[in-house]
Amino acid sequence: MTDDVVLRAEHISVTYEGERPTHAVRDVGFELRRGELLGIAGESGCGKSTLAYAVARMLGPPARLIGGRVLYRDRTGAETDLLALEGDALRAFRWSRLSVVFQSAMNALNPVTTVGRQFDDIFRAHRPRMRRPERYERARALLDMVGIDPARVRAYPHELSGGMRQRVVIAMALALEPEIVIMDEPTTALDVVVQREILDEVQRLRDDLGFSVVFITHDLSLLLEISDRLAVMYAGSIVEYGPAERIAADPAHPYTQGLLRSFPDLAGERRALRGIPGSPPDLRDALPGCPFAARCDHAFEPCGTETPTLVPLAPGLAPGTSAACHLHAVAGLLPEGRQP
Ligand SMILES: Nc1ncnc2c1ncn2[C@@H]1O[C@H](COP(=O)(O)OP(=O)(O)OP(=O)(O)O)[C@@H](O)[C@H]1O
Repeated sequence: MTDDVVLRAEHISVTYEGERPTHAVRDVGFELRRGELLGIAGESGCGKSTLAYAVARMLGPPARLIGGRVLYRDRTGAETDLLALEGDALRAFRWSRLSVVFQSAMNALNPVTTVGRQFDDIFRAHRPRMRRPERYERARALLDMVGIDPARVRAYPHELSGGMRQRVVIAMALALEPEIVIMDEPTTALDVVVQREILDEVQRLRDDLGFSVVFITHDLSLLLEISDRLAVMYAGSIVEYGPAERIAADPAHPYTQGLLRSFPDLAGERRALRGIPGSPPDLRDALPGCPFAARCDHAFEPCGTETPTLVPLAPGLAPGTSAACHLHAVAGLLPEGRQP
């Protein structure tokens, strides 16, 4: 793992058990660098949340982690395998080093206790030496940091708007200054203006505090705007991975190309929205070949039978980008500078 990587997931596979098991995440790997925002995009049901929960060690039955490793690297270079952590060590890791903000987190605040009390619970559990006045001051400072009047420390969740509650949840996730924050559709339930305000806040906090973010949403245009790098998932696998700017300008995988055509232009240019015809495959089935082949305009002979692996694109085409597509496997064999 290079110096700037804080988290590295390798070969993660997750299955939801049942009469016909769902293979929701299929041999996925990614790296998260210090201070970066890594976006994970893909249609509903492609395995984004399952991947995030696997990395955060938050899966429960019927989900089963079939295999893989998740390595965390601290500032001294020491590595920890998250999948080997248990009990107190795992709980401590989850708040202090890595925290998670869910889509519905704002509804998970305890309705019968004040916001301040809920911060207090975090500090009492994880910072037992902190005294009461210090805990109180820290809760006020955290509220202030996410743009909420510190006096609201005495408020009950129902006295706050949805946007404010989501800000409280983000402040809680940052309470112990984690190095990694996983955000799963953190603003989807909010109206667009509030969404924008909160995203700006997250960007600012990341710049100030230096944490890394894994940001999950089906909203690709949003991700292209806020991500440093992007992983595009399809049917449980990452099909394209690289710098967000590069993917926006020159998507390599036909699925990414289709997704981009499904959204309005970022610059606001109006153009016809064209979705991708067909629907994703059933993840309960074995998927021989490329899982996108049936919907792909470019499918050719190997796509129906050989599963493409995520490989770096040919040198000179797109530095730092990988794609799982036979078109590019062919391109990789071409002399430098030649397009497929
Ligand atoms: N508790 C569960 N039991 C069985 N199957 C599940 C369960 N949760 C999710 N799945 C299945 O796992 C697959 C991946 O779901 P997941 O929620 O990870 O996708 P997602 O990309 O995050 O979608 P969304 O944006 O809708 O949350 C889907 O086929 C889904 O139906």
